[in-house]
Amino acid sequence: MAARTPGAEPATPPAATEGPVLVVGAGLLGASIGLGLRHLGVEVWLQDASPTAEAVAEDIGAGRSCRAAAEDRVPEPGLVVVAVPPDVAAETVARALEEHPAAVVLDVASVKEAVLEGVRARGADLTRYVGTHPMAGRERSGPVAARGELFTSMPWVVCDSGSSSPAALAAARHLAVDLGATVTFMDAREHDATVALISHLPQVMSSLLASRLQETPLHHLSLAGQGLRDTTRIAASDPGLWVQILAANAGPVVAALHGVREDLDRLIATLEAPRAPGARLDIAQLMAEGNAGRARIPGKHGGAPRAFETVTVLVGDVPGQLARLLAEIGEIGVNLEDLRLEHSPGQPVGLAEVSVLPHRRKELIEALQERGWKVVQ
Ligand SMILES: NC(=O)C1=CN([C@@H]2O[C@H](COP(=O)(O)OP(=O)(O)OC[C@H]3O[C@@H](n4cnc5c(N)ncnc54)[C@H](O)[C@@H]3O)[C@@H](O)[C@H]2O)C=CC1
Ligand SMILES: O=C(O)C(=O)Cc1ccc(O)cc1
Repeated sequence: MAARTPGAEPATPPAATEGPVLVVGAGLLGASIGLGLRHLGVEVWLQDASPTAEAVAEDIGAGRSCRAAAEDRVPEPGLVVVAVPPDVAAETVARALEEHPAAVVLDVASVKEAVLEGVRARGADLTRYVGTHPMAGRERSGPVAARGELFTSMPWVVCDSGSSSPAALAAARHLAVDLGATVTFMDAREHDATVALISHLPQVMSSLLASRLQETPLHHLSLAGQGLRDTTRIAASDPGLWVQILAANAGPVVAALHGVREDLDRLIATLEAPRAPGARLDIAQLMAEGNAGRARIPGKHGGAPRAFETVTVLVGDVPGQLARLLAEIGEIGVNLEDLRLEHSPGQPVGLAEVSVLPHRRKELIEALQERGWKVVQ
């Protein structure tokens, strides 16, 4: 049974993770893990280099601040989760392994080989260490942005140190599953090569694209549609974190960037002579290659790619309208697979684009129209 804080809500359902859990680094990731575990009734303690982050994380309910409880005796944790920035992750893991000789120590840093090598270089006990990486995050940092549901249905990579004990690996798996994530086992090298392409390259491309907008007059930017917003969302990410991630995974990221450079060179050469024989075919080919890559991205919950169809509904800019639309879709009994909002500032209406299984689309349109919604065909 998980140890529970007296007076906590009954666990729903019981967690496999046993408390007390010590979370070191009470920012976005650490406080989100704390919130998720507290929701399951697990006892969580928080430690952060920043007294403010630690206090805010406690205030939002992510656990108890070790600083504030200095008078009490902070209990010895069975599990330590290190959620600090990548460049201090190895030293923090090594210190936790030393300070808590009976605890399993996990980290959640976005890069895995550099952390593992740093822990190894410090001569720490690798049997009790497991590197992990929840593939879930936000473009904002700090405990204020934390969400207990951040990991629900998201992948969580678990990397055996090469010497991790079965008990340590089980603790990593239990934490991820308790927080609603789906576990994938991978070694650190394969992890880093994978995230270079599926996480680090998107970040770089988004930042490079958004940086092109710096000199653009505002009245030009006001014409931007959802495409620009979609492709630049993660350009709002924390530069401090990304300097560390990119520097720690430079080799695999450079390999991915060389691939992009080849395609860019090819596109530039083609567009410099757009009427040359074969030029249009080459442009179409590049676009088709993009279509093929995108179609390979798995659908919700990591399942096989699945084609959804969209229904676009006009939503008045009145409080409660969107909530009413979602509630009515629920009443109609059609499962909402995805939701996207397009809203132009100053406009009295927005567009809600809901994704549904193709065979339910017609039924949903008819039911919404019957209820008075304007569906954009
Ligand atoms: N931001 C994201 O979307 C994701 C981040 N990660 C990883 O999670 C880790 C934490 O990232 P975030 O929570 O986003 O950052 P954050 O900036 O929100 O939180 C990091 C916290 O660690 C604290 N800290 C820094 N050095 C410390 C030390 N030596 N000892 C104790 N506390 C220390 C900071 O004061 C801060 O509160 C990073 O390693 C990152 O790579 C993993 C998945 C997603
Ligand atoms: O916001 C998104 O889409 C992300 O991909 C966030 C993210 C950032 C860093 C990670 O190591 C993992 C996930």
